[in-house]
Amino acid sequence: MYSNHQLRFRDVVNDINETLIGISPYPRLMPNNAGCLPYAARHSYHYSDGGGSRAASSASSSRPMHAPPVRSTASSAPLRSLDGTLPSSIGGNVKVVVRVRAFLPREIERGAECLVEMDPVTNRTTLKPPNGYDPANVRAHSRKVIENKSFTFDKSFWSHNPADPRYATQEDIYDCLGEEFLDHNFEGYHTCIFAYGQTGSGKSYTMMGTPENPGLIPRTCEDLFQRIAVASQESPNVTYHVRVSYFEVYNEHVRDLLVPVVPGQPPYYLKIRESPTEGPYVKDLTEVPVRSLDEILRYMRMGDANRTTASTKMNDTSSRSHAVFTIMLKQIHHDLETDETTERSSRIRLVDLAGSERAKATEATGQRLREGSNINKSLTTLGRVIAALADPKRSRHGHRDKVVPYRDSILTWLLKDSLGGNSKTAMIACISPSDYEETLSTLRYADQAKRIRTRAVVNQRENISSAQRDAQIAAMAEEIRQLQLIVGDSRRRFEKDSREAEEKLEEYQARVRNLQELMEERTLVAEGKIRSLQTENEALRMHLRLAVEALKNPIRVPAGGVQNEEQNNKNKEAAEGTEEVEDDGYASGEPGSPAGEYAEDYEPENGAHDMQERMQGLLRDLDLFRRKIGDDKSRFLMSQPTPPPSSHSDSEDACQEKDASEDRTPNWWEVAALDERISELLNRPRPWLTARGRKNIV
Ligand SMILES: Nc1ncnc2c1ncn2[C@@H]1O[C@H](COP(=O)(O)OP(=O)(O)OP(=O)(O)O)[C@@H](O)[C@H]1O
Repeated sequence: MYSNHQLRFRDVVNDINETLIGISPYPRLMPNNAGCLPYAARHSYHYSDGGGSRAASSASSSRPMHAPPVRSTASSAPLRSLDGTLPSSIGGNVKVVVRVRAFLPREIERGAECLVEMDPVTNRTTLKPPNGYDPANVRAHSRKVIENKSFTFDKSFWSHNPADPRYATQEDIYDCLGEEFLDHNFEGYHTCIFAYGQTGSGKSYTMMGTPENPGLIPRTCEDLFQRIAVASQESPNVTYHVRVSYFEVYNEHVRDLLVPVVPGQPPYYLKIRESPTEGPYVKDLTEVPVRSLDEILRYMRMGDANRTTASTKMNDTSSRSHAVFTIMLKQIHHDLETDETTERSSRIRLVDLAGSERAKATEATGQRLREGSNINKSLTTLGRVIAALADPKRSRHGHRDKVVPYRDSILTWLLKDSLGGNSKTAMIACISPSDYEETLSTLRYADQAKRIRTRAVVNQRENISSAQRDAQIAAMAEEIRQLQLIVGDSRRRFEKDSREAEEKLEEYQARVRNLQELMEERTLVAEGKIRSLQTENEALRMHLRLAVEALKNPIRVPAGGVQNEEQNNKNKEAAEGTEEVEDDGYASGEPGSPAGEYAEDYEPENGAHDMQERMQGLLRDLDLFRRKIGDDKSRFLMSQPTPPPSSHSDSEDACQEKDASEDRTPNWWEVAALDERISELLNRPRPWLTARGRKNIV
């Protein structure tokens, strides 16, 4: 009788498993599927850093960029404000670090002297007056500068001499700054790190780096996806969604770096708009969703290749624009018990500014001169914005934003939020070792920036139930319908006044984008639910497997206990074994034999009763599981389009489509099919149940 029960249970569980695997939009998330290997395991390229002999560098400095372990656990924490432990707002100063680079070949050729000293303990940076004659320091000579100038920053990075034990590598910069800022992003704060300095001082090297020595941006991307991989395994209820954009500000115009440049076509410039909630933003900027490190690095390289650079006398690959690489991170926690979601969004802005330059030093003419003057103009405005924000009188007089000239340049307008608003911000001041005037100017700039205070808040939306989310979508859909009518109407009525119609159209488009985002979020929540159900199902399957093993070997299981798998296998071997085993009397249950000892305690009636109870419990679990899926089905039914015709060939097509695109949400009819399948399985005749048991389940 027991073997009958076992078979039926195994059938039920197998059927549910197969159905679940069939509808899963992410088969790689199913148990035992190797598709979700951590990135570190899939990437194998290594790099070296610095110029070789860094005697006293930390042991970790030889770690390749794609090597585990994940450095911080911040991402694996649940969305902590769920239990009310996160502060909603933190005011803090802009973090300022300074980095001095090594001599370039042309500086060595002219016998330049290093004018910078750094104390890594006190983080004090000192600029000494030039001694010998260097054509780069004519002005300092004529001013007869004799005093040292000292400044203290949050960190002073000595990257001048690779042989020096204090040498700060690319990894050191990430560990000291990038990692902390990524922690803030997982906590829900917007962040911004920008590199400032004269042309050729090492900004692009610090932010982007080289293939051998990747900089802050690729390292942030790598750490982000490593953390997501670990956190997704730790807590399947949290779903992560990453988007990326990349643009440059060139000659006071915004250009999308993720849109390929068409040779022979004039460049396409984007407009800036300001929203009351989000602040200034670039209209129609490409924002691509990314799911892996490879993908994000591909977009980063693509944007880099599109960036405007040119050779000048000061730098062979001088950036002629300010580049802004932005990563949007959304974390959605879905609580299966309450069916509520919590969303946390953060923006990671990484800015490589163009360098300030003196026309005389760069010897620029024509287009390069025009670029240089635009670069200097926007950097001067940035300086005025920093000065205004750092001015202690500003907050005392109560007009915080009025006197800040954000709008005087495109760059400062777009960075408004990062400089004086909702963001945790850091500035990396890059300095050349031998240029007195420019280095002094950068250090003064940086010194002022450290007095700026921002007001970062955790960007989180709490407790949105599925019903609320559906209601929001329905309300927005209705609003869009109304807007469509209004836009159509205004088109007719104000045909001549195209400006007004365009604004309405823009508003309508913004709403459509909003709706699309909500839809995407719904997809993410569905993904999270499926993952949780899979985890539940896996536990259930394990439970059943143990029960079945126990049934197979009742003699070895006194009082309904369950043996471990290894022992069960041994029992199985013994049970299937040769007659020699029976001849020993071990299986005969004779008094005095080991089996006989167990057989004396074992009551078949009790065993049957226990097993029946357990089976009833499992069936109740299955019933609960079926009802959960039923709830989801009804929600899908409300919001999904009509199902495809049910002819055989159509469903085959649908299957092929499903195989072709694994990254999608199940359709409602697939969920309905699953529901029916489970009902059918649950309603199968269960002759082994007593009348009382059947009543309990029903
Ligand atoms: N820490 C460093 N170690 C080794 N080389 C460096 C370092 N910093 C900069 N360099 C080298 O200095 C040169 C100029 O650096 P980079 O292009 O990053 O300057 P930049 O500040 O971005 O200049 P621009 O404003 O003109 O774009 C490059 O050849 C770069 O490889």
